[in-house]
Amino acid sequence: MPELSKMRKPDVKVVILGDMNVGKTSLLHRYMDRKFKDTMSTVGGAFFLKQWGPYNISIWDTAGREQFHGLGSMYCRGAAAAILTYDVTNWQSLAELEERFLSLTDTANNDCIYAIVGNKADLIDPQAQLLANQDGLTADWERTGEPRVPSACLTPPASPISLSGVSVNKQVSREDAEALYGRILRYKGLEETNSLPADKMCFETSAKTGYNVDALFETLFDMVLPSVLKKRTEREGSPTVDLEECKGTGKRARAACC
Ligand SMILES: Nc1nc2c(ncn2[C@@H]2O[C@H](COP(=O)(O)OP(=O)(O)OP(=O)(O)O)[C@@H](O)[C@H]2O)c(=O)[nH]1
Ligand SMILES: [Mg+2]
Repeated sequence: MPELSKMRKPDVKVVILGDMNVGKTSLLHRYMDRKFKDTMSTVGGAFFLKQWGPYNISIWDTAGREQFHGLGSMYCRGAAAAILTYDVTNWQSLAELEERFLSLTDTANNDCIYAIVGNKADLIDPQAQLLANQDGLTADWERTGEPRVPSACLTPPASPISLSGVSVNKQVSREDAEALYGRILRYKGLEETNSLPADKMCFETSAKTGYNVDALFETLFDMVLPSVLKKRTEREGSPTVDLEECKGTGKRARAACC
């Protein structure tokens, strides 16, 4: 854990939300620690600190369990980006984003950006399975030999594909995720034509293999820079900040977690 006395105040806040077990904490471990680790279901929340060029970004991990729902709005307060995470093999986890988690983002910044992230892509996409099994750690479905099967599925799942000897139906299509993104924009009262496009804001990732994980976080960090600069300008009263200063200079920093 870094020395708290030496930590600078974060310039911007990113929050990760979604149902329990979708892999929020695993995504953060994969990005910050470059590892897929065993996790415990998150209690309350935890934050990681990421240095991105000259800026500090706090990334808040939240608990998906219903009992911690009341804390969600607090974790979203002042967020510049919200990562709404579902499990690609679990249709209900996508539905929960709209039913349970979207309203928590009412406390986020007015210009907050939203990413919809389908995690566990290694279970349905051969490309995302590349690199699997390298850390010698196993995911929940591997321990039991059974993938999680959702109770509800509105769109017919694609044909089963076999990965590592386990047949898994893809339960959530990219189109479902992009349609949700459109509904989020409408909920926020935003025009699609003036907003970031769905195909840029919907990701499929695998915390297990690392597939698309860096792309997710680093795309978002670049997108929140205007928000960082606005905050800095407001705080310091200096209108001249060089946007180029921080482009592509993101260095991997150790995670801070509490
Ligand atoms: N196959 C596979 N399993 C994953 C992936 N990400 C997470 N898991 C597994 O899913 C389970 C839940 O992961 P967590 O990261 O703890 O989930 P969470 O969303 O943080 O859950 P809560 O803290 O309870 O809200 C663990 O058993 C992980 O090993 C992934 O990309 N692929
Ligand atoms: Mg967690």
